[in-house]
Amino acid sequence: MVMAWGQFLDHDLVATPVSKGKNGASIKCCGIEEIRPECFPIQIPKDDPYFQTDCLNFVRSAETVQPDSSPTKREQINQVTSYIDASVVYGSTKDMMDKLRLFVNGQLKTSKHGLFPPQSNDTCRLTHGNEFCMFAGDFRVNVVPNLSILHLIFLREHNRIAKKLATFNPTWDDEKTFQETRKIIAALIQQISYLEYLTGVLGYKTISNYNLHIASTGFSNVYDQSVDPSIRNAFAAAAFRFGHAQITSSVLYYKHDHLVKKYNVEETYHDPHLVQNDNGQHIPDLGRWVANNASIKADRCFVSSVRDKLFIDKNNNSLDLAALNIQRGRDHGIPSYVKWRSWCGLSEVSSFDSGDGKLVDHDVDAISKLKKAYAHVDDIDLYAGGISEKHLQGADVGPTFACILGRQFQALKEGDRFWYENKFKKTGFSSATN
Ligand code: HEM
Ligand SMILES: [Ca+2]
Repeated sequence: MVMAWGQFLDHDLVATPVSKGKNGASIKCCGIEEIRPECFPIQIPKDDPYFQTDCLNFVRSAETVQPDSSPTKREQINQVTSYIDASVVYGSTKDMMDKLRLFVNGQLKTSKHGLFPPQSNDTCRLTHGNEFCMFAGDFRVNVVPNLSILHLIFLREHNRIAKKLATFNPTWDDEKTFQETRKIIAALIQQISYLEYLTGVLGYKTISNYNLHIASTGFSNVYDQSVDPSIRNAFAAAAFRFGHAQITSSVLYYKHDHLVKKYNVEETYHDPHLVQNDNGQHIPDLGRWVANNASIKADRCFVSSVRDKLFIDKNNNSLDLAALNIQRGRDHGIPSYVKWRSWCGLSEVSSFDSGDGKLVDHDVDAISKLKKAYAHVDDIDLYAGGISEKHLQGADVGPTFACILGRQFQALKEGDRFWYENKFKKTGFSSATN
């Protein structure tokens, strides 16, 4: 569940678009004669244990356009709301939200068997007749079954709560019922994220260092209008991708008769089949798996399903997620691991394994691997240095990622006027609901 929640939460916070070709076409960066400026392909070494080609496709993130077209440093775009506001459920624009709403009794649209509404069939990978690409508040809903299931739980939870509210409040119109339900759903996602997810990921010490506590009852006016709640580049391009190392290699149906059916993650990419199979009858089986599945340790090892076979196609073309993460950091110009340590107030690093400035948060094995990959400690990419740190006590990350994550989640809480614990008459909850 920890991995699944991390991905769901990540999609509420950030979506960085990549550059596109003519009419929005995807850009190919391998096997082309002239390298395009949007391309930054990864060279694969000859002795790679899996890939037999020499080029891994990589398209640079789209850059912002300055209003006066003046040359400036390249910046990237976030196309969703950075606030934890359930944009995964409702979209990030009114236009999108209107497409998802039924406009009756505060309900969201569903399709037969309580499934998602459909969207254009070229937005996912259909392998079985009568199935359709699913439509939700975030366009990545079809990527993997654990993510689709969390989307579906909140879609159904919205409709369940809206139905109850409409019954208790017969004078409310569709708009009032919808908005009140939406407020509850966003609050649930905020509360689960801080109370259950972050406490496990960051450990109690970091929770307390960055004021990420959640009180079990009552209000807490944490809002500070001087805090910028937007997503930091190093958070999205590196630190919050620690969850990629928690991905397991299988997707399971845990049936109520205790039988287990197993699929490889790579069979499920972008394919809605496991959700829609037998008219959605196996949704509880997937839910039981997501709820019970222990994520694996977020260390420097990644399962082959994402390291070798990410988004594998019929021609066996695939990607390597760990390599994409490192390259994305370089694409965005993220400063190196040692620079982030000093930003976090951690001990300075000037050598791999000797003297006062040695790597103190890595074990011997990780140090020897970093030494092999980098000529100097100053060259260590943030992702590589951060993911291979020893974890803080009771946490799933080491001190550098804990600091970047801690500061970001503090800004997301303190910079949010709609944070659910705030006691603001117009936007907050009443004492009875808090
Ligand atoms: C099976 C599960 C997952 C798959 C297949 C997956 C796949 C991907 C892919 C392909 C990217 C874009 C890589 C690039 O080109 O830069 C990405 C980005 C990202 N992922 Fe995951 N991911 C998964 C789970 C997670 C989890 C568990 C977390 C966090 C706990 C996470 C956090 C992120 C973040 C923060 C980004 C950057 C988003 C952006 O800036 O648009 N992902 N993921
Ligand atoms: Ca959001």
